Amino acid sequence: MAADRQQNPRLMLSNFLSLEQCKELEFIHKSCSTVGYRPSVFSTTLSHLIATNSAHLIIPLVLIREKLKEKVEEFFACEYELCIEFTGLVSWTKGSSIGWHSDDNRPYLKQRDFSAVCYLNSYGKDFRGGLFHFQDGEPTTVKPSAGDVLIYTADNRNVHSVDEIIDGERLTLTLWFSRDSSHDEDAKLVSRLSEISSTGLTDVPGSYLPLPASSNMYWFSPDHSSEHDSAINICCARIYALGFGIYPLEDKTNIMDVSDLLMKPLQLARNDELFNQEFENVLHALQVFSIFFALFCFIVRVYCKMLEQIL
Ligand SMILES: O=C(O)CCC(=O)C(=O)O
Ligand SMILES: [Fe+2]
Repeated sequence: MAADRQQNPRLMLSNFLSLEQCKELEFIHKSCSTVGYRPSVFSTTLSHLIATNSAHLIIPLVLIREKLKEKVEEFFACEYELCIEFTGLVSWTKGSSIGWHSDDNRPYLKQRDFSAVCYLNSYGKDFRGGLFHFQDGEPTTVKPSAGDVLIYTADNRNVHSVDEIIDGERLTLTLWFSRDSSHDEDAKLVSRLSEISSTGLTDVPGSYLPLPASSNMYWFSPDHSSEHDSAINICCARIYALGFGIYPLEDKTNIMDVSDLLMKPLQLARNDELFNQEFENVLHALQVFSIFFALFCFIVRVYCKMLEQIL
């Protein structure tokens, strides 16, 4: 679909990402996300991955970003190369929504020229609500479907909104592109990565383990976590949702408070059985368990396919 290019420059592409790519990005988000820029929204930015010692998880995003940038440059017939201003995995949970806006609608967002939203899961299957609407022009409504991407200019020719999520979790990969190279996200990421490698941290035993984000990367700081448990506690919530209990190494009888959980070594338990494996912190535990669950689901899928062929 290519809408009126002058009045409402936008493009919808089906199956831009494979379902495997969507799943891989979902896994990264589930194991690393932190509280996002609005209540009930969780995000995984590339700087967050670097700050939490999980820069290796940027790799699957590299090719996807390049392919998207090429599409945007081609569709908008850009004479000069664009830069990527922001990349984020964003999930919207029950109650979140966004009213009519354009993506450059604040003075500090004026560098944004183009937006791309890749849908990583599907309306009706993974969540209810969360339809995307354009205020003018066609299409008026977009039903998110895993693998599809929506590309549009960030200015007021593409004012849009997202309906409230009624149920489930709506997951996207969102990118903004700029003509202004001083807003190049990659330049900032590369300098952050080189700072880390020049400090020699990578030689310290255990330095490859994921770290929790610093307090100022959270919507609510750990100091205020008791008032906002659900906001700060996304990693713990995901571990509980997988059916595990969390126990500090130092005192196994006490459930730690949230700021301790983010920083201190711990063990996991299931059905009153405490596992020997020790984790550096809750983010480390979540990443390891997410990998196991992803592998387990993969093996079950392969096994079911084999059974289908035999029977
Ligand atoms: O997720 C979407 O469909 C659009 C999100 C959006 O409008 C935004 O983040 O500015
Ligand atoms: Fe938007």
